[in-house]
Amino acid sequence: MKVDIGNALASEATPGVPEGALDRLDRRVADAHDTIAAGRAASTHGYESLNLPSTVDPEAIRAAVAPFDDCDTLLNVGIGGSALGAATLTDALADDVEAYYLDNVDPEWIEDLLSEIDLESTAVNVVSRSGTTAETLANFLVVREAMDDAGVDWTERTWVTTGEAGNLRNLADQHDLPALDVPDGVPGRFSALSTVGLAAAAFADLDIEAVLAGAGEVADDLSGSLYDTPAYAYGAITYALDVRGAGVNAMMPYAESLETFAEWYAQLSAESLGKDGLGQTPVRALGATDQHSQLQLYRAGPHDKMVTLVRPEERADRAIPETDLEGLSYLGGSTLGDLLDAEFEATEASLAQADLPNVRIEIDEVDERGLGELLYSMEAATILAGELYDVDTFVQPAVEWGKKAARGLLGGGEFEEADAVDQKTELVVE
Ligand SMILES: O=P(O)(O)OC[C@H]1O[C@](O)(CO)[C@@H](O)[C@@H]1O
Repeated sequence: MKVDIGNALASEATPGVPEGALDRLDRRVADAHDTIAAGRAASTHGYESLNLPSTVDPEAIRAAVAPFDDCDTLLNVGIGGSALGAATLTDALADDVEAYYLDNVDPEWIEDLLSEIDLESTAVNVVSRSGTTAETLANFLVVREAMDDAGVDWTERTWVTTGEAGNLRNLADQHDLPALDVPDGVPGRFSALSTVGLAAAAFADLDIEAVLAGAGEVADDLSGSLYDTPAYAYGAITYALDVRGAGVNAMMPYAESLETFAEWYAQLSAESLGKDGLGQTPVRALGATDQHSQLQLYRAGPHDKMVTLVRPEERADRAIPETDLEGLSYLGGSTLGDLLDAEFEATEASLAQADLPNVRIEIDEVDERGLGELLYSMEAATILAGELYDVDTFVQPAVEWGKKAARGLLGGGEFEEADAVDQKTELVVE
């Protein structure tokens, strides 16, 4: 993977980072790297995430999913980091299985899905570190009932991925279900390269060893300088741009297969860095599609943002047939990949010409090794940024208020947060 931060320099962009400031920031990167390295060595909570390439046991993951070899459909019942890492991998690379991610509790969506799939050939992975996430447990209960109604023995179709104790661990013990351990010290948003993300990938026959190898190469190359470590260059430049006013980061991969990656990155960044009034707002975008949607704002709107352009250097391609369509004959004889690459470079130049800071990330190709490299690099970048912001990267206390309010509204206990719901100021227009 390589990162080009040239279009984020003060000579090119507003806001931009002066080269002298980047050199001074590199000294802070060196200190942050020492902290990260010490955290990894001590397997400290959160930093342990960066040890996954060498601590994960791919064989244990394959053994857990082996009993479901006769299934061609996966229902991954989990939310947030218990869904997005796995979805990034299977949405990008799965060919001969259908993997669905039940990471919402929209009844119409769930009903439609359960009525469409063949539960006889469906495996269920229930994923929750805590075992208490309402959406996940509610969806599991609905899926289990649907299997019962279909005459399918759910205990023959289900494995769980969970923490040491809790509802899912008890369920696995009670029904002798295959159970994978969510690794200690790895917050959900950092768990893509663990059992949490790799079990679904293994079910989909992806080469999880190659994913880990790509991640491991980045792990081995983490150094004390942003000029030697693409992941740190990205973490440092996003921080430096944010503190100079680029409070939004549009993650814009130019590959349909990386659309879910942008969603995964949004949780990773927002839940890790959104603390103490700090943190960049991640926007999920997609090239070339959003050139016809959000690019107008990126180029001509307020300079309160940066754009991250991601692409594989190699991709399968398809020729565009010759045409005499008015004004479009130039497309004939070219390829869709040529067009996509031209639009990537044109968008990058368009933003640079408008002095809008942008960063280019390129991976060799969207395969297991490339995704392992990209996922690990973004995790390392986020952890570095957390050191530079001086926030507690690995907790997410702000999400708990809403959980308590919702639970109180459903009669799950007495929570003052639920009382606050009734105090809403209304100005209804109908
Ligand atoms: O794996 P669990 O415990 O169900 O949590 C799911 C997600 O919910 C959060 O805890 C936020 O509520 C995320 O950090 C996490 O990825």
